Amino acid sequence: MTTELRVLQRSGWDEWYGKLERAFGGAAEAPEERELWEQLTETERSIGAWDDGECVGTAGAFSFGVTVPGGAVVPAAGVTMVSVAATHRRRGVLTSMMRRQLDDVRAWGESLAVLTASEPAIYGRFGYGIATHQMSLEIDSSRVRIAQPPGADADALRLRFVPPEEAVKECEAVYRRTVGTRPGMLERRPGWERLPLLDPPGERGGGSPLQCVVAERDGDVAGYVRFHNKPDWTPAGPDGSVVVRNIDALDPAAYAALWRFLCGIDLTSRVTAHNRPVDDPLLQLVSDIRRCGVRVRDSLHARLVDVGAALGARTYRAPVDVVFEVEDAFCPWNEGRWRLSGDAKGAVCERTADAADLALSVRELGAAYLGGVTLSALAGAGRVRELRGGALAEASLACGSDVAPWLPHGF
Ligand SMILES: CC(=O)SCCNC(=O)CCNC(=O)[C@H](O)C(C)(C)COP(=O)(O)OP(=O)(O)OC[C@H]1O[C@@H](n2cnc3c(N)ncnc32)[C@H](O)[C@@H]1OP(=O)(O)O
Repeated sequence: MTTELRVLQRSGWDEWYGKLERAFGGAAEAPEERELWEQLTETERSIGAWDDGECVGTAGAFSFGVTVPGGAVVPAAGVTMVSVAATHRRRGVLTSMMRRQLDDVRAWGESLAVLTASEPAIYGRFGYGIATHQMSLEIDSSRVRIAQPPGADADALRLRFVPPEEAVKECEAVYRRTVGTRPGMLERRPGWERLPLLDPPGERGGGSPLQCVVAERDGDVAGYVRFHNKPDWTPAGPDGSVVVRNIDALDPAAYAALWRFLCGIDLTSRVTAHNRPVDDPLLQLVSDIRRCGVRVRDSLHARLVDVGAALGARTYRAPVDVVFEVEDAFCPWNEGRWRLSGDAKGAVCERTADAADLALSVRELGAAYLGGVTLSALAGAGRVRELRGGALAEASLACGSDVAPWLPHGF
């Protein structure tokens, strides 16, 4: 079978997206959701695979800015909308699209590609490593208490319901201020502020329309939460749930106040949140972590498209000077030895003929890139080999991040 890869034309979006929807089960999305994705699709960065006039494969790449350790926002391709028709699966169509896409990303001058995978087993073969994790919580709010941070003046905060669309500017301002504080966060380009407001009735799972509460101090928004309230009644009484969509705050007092609010909503006894950082300060505020139903799963997968540029774009929390021997069969321009020298102020990563200190594949570099997975942990699984004594501890310490990297929303 031969398929032809072509750049997507705006006029072909509907058909292309329809094929993607079919590969994901065939249920049509709500019109407002479809309309937003159409607006956000960068057609010139999207491709279709065509077999004799029929679109049988789709893949896109958003223009993202991703926060890296040190706080810089690095241009990255946000790989998305990947699908292959069930009639054409396992014949190499995805592989051909990944080949083309990584060549394109390189040509666009972006050193990093990121994605969230429908299934985590798919993308390792193309050099992606799991770089961030997300925590989900199911809090028994009838038993768990949320502490007030010492010294916090709860009376200085005013919590207020606001229609989500009315508060979007203030909430985005809070989001923007948090972007640089945590690796993995995405700078939201114009249009993307609509994503967290999407609220198709079919996706509320029986819950209320989206609700928004802001926490204000001296009239300024210091935090917000968007959530659904899902009532339930049992013979023993009310047993509703609160489903958190987003929560963000600029200081511990506002953050704790918002969680206290969520856990105290009348007629509910559960608060669930599907996507929180694994080091969420909430874990330090709860009275009983065992009743918080904590689970962790993979989130952002990262691929260094240009090893030298990507490793040189972040900083390192301790001085480091190591030579990596990098294996990268899918993007052979990365293969070979790279010397990384840097510290908390900056770094350079250049080709070298010096002896290697650590041997690993580009997939491990992707996993460690945002500082959430240590090189030592990867070495423990045999995925990083130490060739010079001490190099592993040095590089592992330097590459880590004090704040767990986290992707705040899917794409
Ligand atoms: C970033 C995103 O958008 S994630 C969304 C991905 N899309 C989906 O999950 C939609 C439903 N699934 C699909 O559309 C397709 O099955 C795809 C895109 C996952 C795979 O497309 P295919 O054209 O079948 O993949 P292709 O034939 O190129 O397979 C390449 C290799 O990956 C493997 N592979 C493909 N899909 C999977 C999978 N889901 N799990 C594990 N391995 C997989 C193949 O076995 C093959 O391995 P090999 O090289 O050892 O033989």
